[in-house]
Amino acid sequence: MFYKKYLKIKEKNNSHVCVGLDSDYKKISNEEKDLYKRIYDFNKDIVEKTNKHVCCYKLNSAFYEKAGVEGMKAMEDTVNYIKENTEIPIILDVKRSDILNTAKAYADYFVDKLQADSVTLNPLMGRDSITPYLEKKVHVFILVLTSNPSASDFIMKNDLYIDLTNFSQVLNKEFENQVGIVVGATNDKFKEINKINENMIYLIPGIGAQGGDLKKVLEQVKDKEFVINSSRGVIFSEDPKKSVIELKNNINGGL
Ligand SMILES: O=C(O)c1cc(=O)[nH]c(=O)n1[C@@H]1O[C@H](COP(=O)(O)O)[C@@H](O)[C@H]1O
Repeated sequence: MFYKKYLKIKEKNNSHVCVGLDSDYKKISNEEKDLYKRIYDFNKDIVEKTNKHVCCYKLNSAFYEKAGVEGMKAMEDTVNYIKENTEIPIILDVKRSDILNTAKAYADYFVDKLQADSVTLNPLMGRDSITPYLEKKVHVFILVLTSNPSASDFIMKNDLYIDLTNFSQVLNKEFENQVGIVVGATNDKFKEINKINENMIYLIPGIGAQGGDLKKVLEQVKDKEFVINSSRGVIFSEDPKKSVIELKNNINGGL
């Protein structure tokens, strides 16, 4: 479902932008004391301002979990709000895989209850930590090459990112286009990954605050399907709508 929704809204909004609703309540400047309302109203405002210019929203659960029960409720209601008021697909950025039985429990929540269109997953535990999601017919984004400096500890060593791309590609064939891959904007390995990646969509975080070079990334991915995520650079900017339009135009201008 994610992929179809993405293709449709990408055309309609002419956009490759994924806005990251990393809504850290400590950075939200409204004076609302009720944490739930503070986060939910902030998100609603961002969605109202940006929904004509994005192709997906990504909610990183860390920023909701840190606010406890009220944060989780704000995450659930934000998902519902986006679903009820827009056609924009939602990625839940949870990076959670586990032994089969536990992965099933996570999938019960993120897919059955929250109705995510896609979920980010860490592939370290292998196939049976991912398939409970795929069997529920949900799309997943598998971490292949992360944007953080410490990606050099494992992922960049012994070309692990190549193995992870192959692993994802095999799953994508088996589960008919339910798999995408996360590759950070801060690396220069897209060309190598492109050789293996037949038709998986890229989720590309790491521009803006993390220093990824948009122009360089675009040169390497323009022949693939891709979404570029920006979180802090949009939601905590002075004018989120202006920031999204600027990013959308910069991307489209670089293609
Ligand atoms: O899976 C992700 O989305 C992700 C993978 C990665 O390698 N690097 C990365 O930054 N992310 C997420 O993308 C978002 C980036 O946020 P900003 O740096 O504020 O744009 C955060 O939610 C990160 O957790």
